[in-house]
Amino acid sequence: MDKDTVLTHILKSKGTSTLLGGEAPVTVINNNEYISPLTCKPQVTDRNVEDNLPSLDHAIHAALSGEIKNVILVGPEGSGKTTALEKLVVDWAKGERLQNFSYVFHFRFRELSSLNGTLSLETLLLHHNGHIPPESVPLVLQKPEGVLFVFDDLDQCKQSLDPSVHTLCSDPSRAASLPCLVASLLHGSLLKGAAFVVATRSTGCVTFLSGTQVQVLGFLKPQREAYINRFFADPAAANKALVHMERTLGFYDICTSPRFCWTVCSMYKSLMDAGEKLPETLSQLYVDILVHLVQMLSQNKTRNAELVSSLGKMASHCSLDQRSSCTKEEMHSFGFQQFPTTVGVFLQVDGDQSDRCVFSFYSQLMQEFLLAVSFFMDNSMSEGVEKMLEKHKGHAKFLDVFLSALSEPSQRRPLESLLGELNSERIVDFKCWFKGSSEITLKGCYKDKHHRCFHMLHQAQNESLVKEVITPSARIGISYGDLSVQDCVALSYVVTCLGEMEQLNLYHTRNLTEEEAERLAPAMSLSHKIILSGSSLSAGAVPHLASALSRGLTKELDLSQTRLGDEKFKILCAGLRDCKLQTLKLVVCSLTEASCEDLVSVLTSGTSQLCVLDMVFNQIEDQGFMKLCKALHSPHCKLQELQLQSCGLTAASMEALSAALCSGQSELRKVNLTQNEIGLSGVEALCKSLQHPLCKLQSLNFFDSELTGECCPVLMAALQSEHCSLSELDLSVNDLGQEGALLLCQALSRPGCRIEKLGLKRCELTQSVFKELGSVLRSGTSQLKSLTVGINQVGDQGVKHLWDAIVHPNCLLEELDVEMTNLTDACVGDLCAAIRASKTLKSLELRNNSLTDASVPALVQVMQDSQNMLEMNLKYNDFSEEVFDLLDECDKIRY
Ligand SMILES: Nc1ncnc2c1ncn2[C@@H]1O[C@H](COP(=O)(O)OP(=O)(O)OP(=O)(O)O)[C@@H](O)[C@H]1O
Repeated sequence: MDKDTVLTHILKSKGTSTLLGGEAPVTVINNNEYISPLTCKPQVTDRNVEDNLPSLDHAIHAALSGEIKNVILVGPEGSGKTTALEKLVVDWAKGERLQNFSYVFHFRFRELSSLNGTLSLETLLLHHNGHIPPESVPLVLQKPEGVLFVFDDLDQCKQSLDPSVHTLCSDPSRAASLPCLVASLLHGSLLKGAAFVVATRSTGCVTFLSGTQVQVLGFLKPQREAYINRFFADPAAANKALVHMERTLGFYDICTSPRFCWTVCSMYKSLMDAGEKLPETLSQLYVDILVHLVQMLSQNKTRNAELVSSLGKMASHCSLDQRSSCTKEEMHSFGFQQFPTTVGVFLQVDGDQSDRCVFSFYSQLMQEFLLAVSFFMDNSMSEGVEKMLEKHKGHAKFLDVFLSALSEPSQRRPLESLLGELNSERIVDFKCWFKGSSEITLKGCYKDKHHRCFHMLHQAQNESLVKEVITPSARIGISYGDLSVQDCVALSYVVTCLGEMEQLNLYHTRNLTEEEAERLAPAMSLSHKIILSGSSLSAGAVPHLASALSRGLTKELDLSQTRLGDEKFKILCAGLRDCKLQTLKLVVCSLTEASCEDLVSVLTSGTSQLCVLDMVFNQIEDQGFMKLCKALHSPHCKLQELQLQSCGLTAASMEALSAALCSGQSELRKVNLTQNEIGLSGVEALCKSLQHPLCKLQSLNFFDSELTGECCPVLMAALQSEHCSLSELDLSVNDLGQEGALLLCQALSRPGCRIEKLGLKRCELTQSVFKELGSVLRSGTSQLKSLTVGINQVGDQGVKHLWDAIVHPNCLLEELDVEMTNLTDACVGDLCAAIRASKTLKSLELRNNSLTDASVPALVQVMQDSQNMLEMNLKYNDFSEEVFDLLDECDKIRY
């Protein structure tokens, strides 16, 4: 085979370039404009993993060097399959690649499909490839390992290539139908050992083929940049086009298509040359394209309208029948008159000029756009918008957003000047439907439906429409985790129009990428609360979150369970210094001492508004916490609440906290030290500060902090101090024992003691302690409103002291937790009497006790009668199913 003949043949063939079809592949190659598209790594499906994706050419060559030399290229329309195959053949013919093949035969099904009847392999090679002299055919047949077949557009083959539907042939001189011939080649009954590269749009027609499947991904941003730089000779124009395309379109999958890139660049160039504005949305781009194409034909309005209406009919037919092409006969039925001059501008025409040529849309998007335009041109009012959308559901992804754009006068105006006015009744019908259905959608909680509505608003580009559609009843911002970049863009548009949003809940976003965060930043800065708990943030996303916060309105940020780590937190802190954030939740963020330095600089910045900091389950340890305490000495630090559960703290850092509390600068009101090994010396240090006149601490939580009865005298002294402002104290899950607890009770009875909320759950308390607590409640000086004394095994007799106290008019108790205190039915009389007598009690926690069915009627009755009681929890008692109906009668009871 003479490679030069092949090369000359390919490079001489002109090929036509059209706005929608793209620049002819041969021109791309001739002009050195070829940019290798990307392919997915076999196991990679996540579009976020863009680094180091292999080039398509490399993947094809690697596969052809393997054991089984069958390569199946699969990619959507315009993704660059044909161009890549043509480049492959050119490279071979130039002697640059694949030199292990002596013969390369390249066929396109678009061209072959008009072949009717039968033919042999020999005829196919000689007459339909044409680059091989007859005397070489035997050589080809003798050495199949040296032969490569390239079959393009497999999806255009009318008949299946499934071997089971053909009688495969093995004789190269025997005539068979084209599909049978190709199936015989692909399945190795003919010319066994030859290599193949086949290309197709969908995987449907290659399921039965074995070989290496290569997915054509097309162009990502770096390839688009290279493409645009080559397209525009002027670097400034290239940069303008690139920035504009990435901002307004880069988030659509269609941008990976080289054909789409060509269309966009050509359109931009034409608009820039004419000094016109570039389109802001996908719909505006298609309006510009349609205007451009219609103007090219220089027809009058009536002819233009007829043409677009015929194209609309064809679009509807292709969408409903799931067909990619139409025959000439069908085209006549849509009202087309001229072939192919007019239609060639819009459609791909394959086959010869005889009646056998077929017509198809270059792109699904254009098909959908024409469908939308023609819907608004139709005066018959035969069907409403809802019905029409229902009919095309699943086949037309952008139809509703195009309709939404075209329903806006400013968006459709350029088209109307060429086609005449669109049907106003249809537009009103659409608007009515859109508003009504959006109202229902936005009251619901299906995030996909919310986003659909936002996309439609985004395309309409009408701020007052956004405000009209998003009424106060809309539940926007709910569970929006795992948004696509497109969704982020539409949401940001909508929120920007609204000016603010109560809450942006992105809970459980699996990987917030840099691009998503960048697109979401406007919505973030306008949200009062951002929830990112359970999410994973890429390193590139954090600076965008930081800058959104620093400009924004956000008062609360929840980053719990994100395992952010010190490095990313450092970046975030840049945005925390000057923002409106008041609450920052960092539960389980894998932060260490290293982050405390950054936090100090935020807290002391003078501009930080942070008053609640939740550091639960981060191992900042004493060293980190001591650093944090330095911030509390600063007059700029506004911190009022510190949650420090399980932060690896010990007594060693409590001195530092105590010093800060006494400094007179600290605004701290609430400190939670749950599950840290505070011990006696830690309590001593803190109790010192509680007695200091400048200490403002009101709530202290020592839950499970390794305290023993030895701490109680120290605590007693603090509580008895006139300066102590503590109103909440939790000592639960510490072995205080009877003696220690009795000392505490003494302190609680002191007139002036401000404790309102006390936690003594699982503190080894005895009946005597309950008796003492009862007298505290009756004392008339105690302010106790909430008492948690569950998981102390005192039984009915012990808790009776509390029931009796509640009956007393001095008792102010509102909440009592006696979970798992061994209560039985015997207590129910006193319990009910207490509820009936109390004017304050609201909530009773009775979980995990031994109450039985016998108690239920009285408990239900007393809860129904009580005005004060709001809640009684009876879970995990000994009830049978028989009383469930009765319990259901009172909705204040949980069981
Ligand atoms: N690698 C490339 N470099 C530059 N331009 C390209 C490249 N690949 C494709 N193009 C442009 O995109 C257009 C469409 O590409 P091509 O025809 O190869 O896609 P395809 O995947 O074969 O599409 P279809 O499935 O619709 O046949 C080409 O005409 C060309 O203008």
